[in-house]
Amino acid sequence: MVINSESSAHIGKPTDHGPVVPTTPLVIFLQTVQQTALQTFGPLNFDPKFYVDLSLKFDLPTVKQAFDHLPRSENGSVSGSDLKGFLSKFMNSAQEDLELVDPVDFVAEPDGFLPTVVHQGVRNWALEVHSLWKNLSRKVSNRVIKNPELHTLLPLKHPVIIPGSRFREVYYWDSYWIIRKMYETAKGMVLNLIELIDTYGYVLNGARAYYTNRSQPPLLSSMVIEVYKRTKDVDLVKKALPALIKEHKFWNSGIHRVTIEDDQGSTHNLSRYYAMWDQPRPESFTIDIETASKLKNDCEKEHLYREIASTAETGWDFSTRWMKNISDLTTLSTTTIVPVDLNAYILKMELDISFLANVVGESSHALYFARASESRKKAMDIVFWDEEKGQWFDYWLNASSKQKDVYKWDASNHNRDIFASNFIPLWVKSFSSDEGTVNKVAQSLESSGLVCAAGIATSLTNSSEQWDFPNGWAPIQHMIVEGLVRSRSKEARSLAKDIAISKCGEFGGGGEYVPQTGFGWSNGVVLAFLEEFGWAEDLSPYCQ
Ligand SMILES: OC[C@H]1O[C@H](O[C@H]2O[C@H](CO)[C@@H](O)[C@H](O)[C@H]2O)[C@H](O)[C@@H](O)[C@@H]1O
Repeated sequence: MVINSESSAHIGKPTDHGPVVPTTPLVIFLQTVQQTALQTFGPLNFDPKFYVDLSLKFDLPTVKQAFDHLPRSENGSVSGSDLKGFLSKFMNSAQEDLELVDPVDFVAEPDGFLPTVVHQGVRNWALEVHSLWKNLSRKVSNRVIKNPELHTLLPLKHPVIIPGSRFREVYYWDSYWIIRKMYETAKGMVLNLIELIDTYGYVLNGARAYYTNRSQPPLLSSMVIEVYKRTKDVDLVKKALPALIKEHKFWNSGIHRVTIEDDQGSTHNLSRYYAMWDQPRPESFTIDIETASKLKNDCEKEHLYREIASTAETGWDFSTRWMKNISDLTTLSTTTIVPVDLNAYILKMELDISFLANVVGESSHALYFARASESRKKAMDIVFWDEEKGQWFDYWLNASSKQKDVYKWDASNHNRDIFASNFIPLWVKSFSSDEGTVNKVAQSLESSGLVCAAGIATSLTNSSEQWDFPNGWAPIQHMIVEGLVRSRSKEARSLAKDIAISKCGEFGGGGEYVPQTGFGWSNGVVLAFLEEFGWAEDLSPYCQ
């Protein structure tokens, strides 16, 4: 449910009147436990998410009463032993909400696994990576299904693959890379995401009660296409289509839609990230309060909290890409940016919906979305593309160029900094089928400084933010490589191979990164490179 909804936001001003999706009483209570825990245990090794992932052993009023009656010192703090006693008596650990389960379609060495690879080191390493799917496979426990009100974990019906580590639940865009294996499991994950759209109107950032106020990069249509191509499951397409159309509407209406007028007076609709939240993120409550503490008033804080949550929606939390002043996180301005990658994903969604509608004979939908994709491609050419640089640049919305709800386009609003996202449109056929564009973009990528020993870097800025990763391995590089390799350009294909091999070799083949973290993204990306493009044998120098 959306309250306080407005059709447009106050761009760039430190006021905030955008929509807010209310959270649950359980999340609010767990935030209080999180704050108390920080006060009691101190900041060393403190993970705020741990506390909002706990579940209750009794109903909320009972647990809350016990918490409120804990002895407190004058400054309100609780002793370590009292808090530990409370947690063990009234809370279950986060791990207990999910059970380890063998994926139904997991086989230790699938038939035809890397058929052309003879090098034993490569095979061993690839099998080790493949085996990680088993460690990351979970099903929601019956306790959550029976008493969902005691858990922040959402009761998804089908087994899931989780990213791993502190990310114990399913995530939207991580699932895209995960899903490119084991198609029975993949179908279940797609059905879970469809159910989220049926319930909330969009796919949530992740399957937790505290993620209901935002989405993540929209890749569900790509997942449906991947599963359909392998299984020819028309029933799945029939279920997915209405959900995808609903999701398309979510990204193309209200706060997510932006209209830009070009030099010729034509208007173009594009999309932006915009979370429906103006408070600290529950999973990072104490951190966000600290970040906002230097701001003057509640109005400015609410504005920052919305920008923080909107940045989480981008999947790139956090990066200088979204900051006005790259050394100050409080200058995050994600809602005033029209992002290249988001619009490339939605363009791909439009092409996918058109294809899927044809599969089930819905020709009017097929035509509508084919036309929508043409309009978006044109909008991206006009708003983002820089012919001289051979890149697509994010576009900053400038409040002074806004009349009614339309922004006048101006080249000076391009963010000309180099990010991996500037090359993401290559992933979409509308761009990768044009050899001239591919050659230009491939050259631009090669000389951009982003291509490193361990693959494509996320940005060139060495900030302390997670997504400014200047040493290679942007998770999204898979899409860029895929775009290059699927093009007709020989040079682009050869660049793609160099990037993939060095990336897998330095990070994966070295045996370090992937097996140590078991992180879903790495598995999916690495195996996709190995299997789809037939490059695994080239990893042999790294796998002695
Ligand atoms: O805990 C803070 C944030 O964590 C998530 O973001 C990061 O992990 C996700 C799971 O792998 C990944 O999808 C995202 O790109 C990462 O930046 C979460 O998505 C955020 O909403 C959350 O605030």
